[in-house]
Amino acid sequence: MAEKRILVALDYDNKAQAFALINQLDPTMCRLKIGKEMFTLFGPQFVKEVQEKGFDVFLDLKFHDIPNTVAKAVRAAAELGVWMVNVHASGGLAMMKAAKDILEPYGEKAPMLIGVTVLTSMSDEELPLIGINKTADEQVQHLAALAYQAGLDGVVCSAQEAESLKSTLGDDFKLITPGIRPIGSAVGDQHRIMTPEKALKAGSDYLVIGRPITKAPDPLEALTSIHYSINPTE
Ligand SMILES: O=c1ccn([C@@H]2O[C@H](COP(=O)(O)O)[C@@H](O)[C@H]2O)c(=O)[nH]1
Repeated sequence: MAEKRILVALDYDNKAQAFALINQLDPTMCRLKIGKEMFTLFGPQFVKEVQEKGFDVFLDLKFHDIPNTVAKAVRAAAELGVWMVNVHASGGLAMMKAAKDILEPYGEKAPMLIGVTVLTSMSDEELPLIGINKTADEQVQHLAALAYQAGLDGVVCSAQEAESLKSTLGDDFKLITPGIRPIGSAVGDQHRIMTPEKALKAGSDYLVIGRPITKAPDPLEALTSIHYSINPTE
């Protein structure tokens, strides 16, 4: 079985709906992402329940605070046994280093620590409104280099920046890309998008996919079809 590249974003407001999907999924085909909505509603207990079903969990809480606070939140995520956790790279070098350092005692069992660069919902036009006079691509390159310097395992970016990031930061630095839209799916609030096949070719390591799966008439069919489109030989 090939590496599990698909991270399904569980953005539901109730557990029953989430488990209706989870119970149909095979943990050898995908990993699951728990974000702010479900974590705020159902807390660490929900993370444990998902892990008990055999799934690796990406805890997508995008911590952004002073170094001491973020580091302790990252440690709490490690105690939960999640596979991946993230912090905002714009929180700065000291914050990211503190998050990295606190994971040292966990050794091989530490979650992957990922920096969020520029949200995939943001376009070049929106950045000046928050005081950033760069293109999204330039800002992603800047924040990814900072995350790399802090010793993080990779970044969240859009697949549109993947090719250049792989060439500057190398293959081992993981690229986690939301904003994945199979042909024909609704774009919604995302701006920097790409299809699953093109994203992998561009250098994405993991594809975060929510609504194209969870809002599909048949979510399992939607996931399976994306899976085989990127793993044609299975
Ligand atoms: O830059 C980012 C960072 C995180 N996300 C999250 O990914 C999923 C995407 O869901 P879709 O329904 O496929 O748009 C969602 O949970 C976001 O919170 C992101 O989109 N962009």
